[in-house]
Amino acid sequence: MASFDHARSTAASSPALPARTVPLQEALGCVLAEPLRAQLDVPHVATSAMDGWALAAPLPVPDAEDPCWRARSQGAEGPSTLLAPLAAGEAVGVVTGSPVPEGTVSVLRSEHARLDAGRLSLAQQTPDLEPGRNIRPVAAEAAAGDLLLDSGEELSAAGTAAAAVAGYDALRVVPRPRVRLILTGSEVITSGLPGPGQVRDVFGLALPSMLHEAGAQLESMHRIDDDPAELRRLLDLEPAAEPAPDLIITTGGTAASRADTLRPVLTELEAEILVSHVDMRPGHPALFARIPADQRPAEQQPAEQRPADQRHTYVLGLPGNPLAGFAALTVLGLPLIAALAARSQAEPLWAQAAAEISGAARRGRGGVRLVPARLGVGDEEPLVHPLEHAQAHMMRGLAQAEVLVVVPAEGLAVGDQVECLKVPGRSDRSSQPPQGGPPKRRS
Ligand SMILES: Nc1nc2c(c(=O)[nH]1)N[C@H]1C(S)=C(S)[C@@H](COP(=O)(O)OP(=O)(O)OC[C@H]3O[C@@H](n4cnc5c(N)ncnc54)[C@H](O)[C@@H]3O)O[C@H]1N2
Ligand code: MOO
Repeated sequence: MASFDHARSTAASSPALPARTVPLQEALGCVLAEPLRAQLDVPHVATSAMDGWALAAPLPVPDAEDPCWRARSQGAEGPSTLLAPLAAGEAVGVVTGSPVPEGTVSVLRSEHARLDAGRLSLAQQTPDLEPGRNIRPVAAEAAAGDLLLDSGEELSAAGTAAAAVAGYDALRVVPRPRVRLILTGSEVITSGLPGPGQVRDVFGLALPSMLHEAGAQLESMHRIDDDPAELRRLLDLEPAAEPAPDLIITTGGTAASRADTLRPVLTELEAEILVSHVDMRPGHPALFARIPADQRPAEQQPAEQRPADQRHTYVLGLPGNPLAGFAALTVLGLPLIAALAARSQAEPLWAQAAAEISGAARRGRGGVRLVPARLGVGDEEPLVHPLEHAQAHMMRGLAQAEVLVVVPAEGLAVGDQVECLKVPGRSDRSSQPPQGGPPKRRS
């Protein structure tokens, strides 16, 4: 039996996956393995910042108070139109994003211009004659080679968009760990009202989005009976026709009954057990192991394989009891995925107990209790309000919870400071109404 802290730190200290070059759309949420530098000047040509007129120097007219230009009859149809150079005293219509023609001094926005029989003049006083006005200069955002994001940074959605602007089609990143999900249980059904001997599945709906949020990529999901042969077929990675998953997550079958198949199959496969049972409730039968990802000789393995010392597939066994399974995912799965993906580990969240919460010692046991709770506003730290319906086989408390409180064996008194783990798959926005209710609308 591993202590809670040891189990967590074992998962969190797993080595990161080797870097790979992946298409831009797959790089979202990944950690950059090399600096992101602009591959060209951004913008790479000078463009107009307004719909209006690219102006050369105005025509010489006797009355200097009233400059005017010869308007070219054909202007830009859109930002893809390339315009011929401007002659002296000429103006040509442009749109926002148009490359400005050679000879442009500034761009006059359309609402400040007056066009009369091919003659363009000013409709009002305007700053738009100042040289360079309303022109986006070359390299204003970045010169070719400029550092946009450094190695080690996590690529946000906006980050992938910036990489596209900077000319990339693919990026070198620490990839998302590929996860094979195996849901066991002959009693598990996926729709309708369960009869006796049946339960509705809790994991197949929730785990994919939790895993994606945590930084993993779901490779495949399988539902199997409590059948050791089926489980073995999905866990046995040899011979690997395709790249082995980085992580296999199973649900159910972690205990020791006749129907529980995970441990015997892992023993058959000579898996290395890293954590077997964790001193926490719920979730104590959780299991963490690794098996060689590819046992073929190195020369027979696909070219893009990992170095010999990292050829492992990790196995995370989540207990079948619903709250126990999600608790084990939170405690072991999220730190493991962050470590494999080279993401930073979640910052610990501290809060104060708003109520007394009993610990495992009350029942004559050691270890921590994980209690679903909601967060409220406190003087200095958030307050945690424990929820009911929080036994290992239940979902009701977790459905309302923002966090799992890590309750030490001796329990918590009101005001005690305690670590909380964010419930995966929940946004940070609290759904509690602001104090005093929603703001009143002025009539
Ligand atoms: N004699 C003992 N019995 C049990 C022990 C023990 O130490 N000795 N530990 C208990 C604890 S604690 C837990 S947690 C569970 C672990 O169970 P398993 O991981 O082996 O899971 P199963 O037996 O397959 O299922 C347990 C429970 O969960 C339900 N389940 C399974 N999959 C799903 C699913 N996809 N959706 C909804 N519910 C699911 C299943 O029907 C069972 O009710 O073992 C205790 N027993
Ligand atoms: O560990 Mo079990 O998870 O208490 O139900």
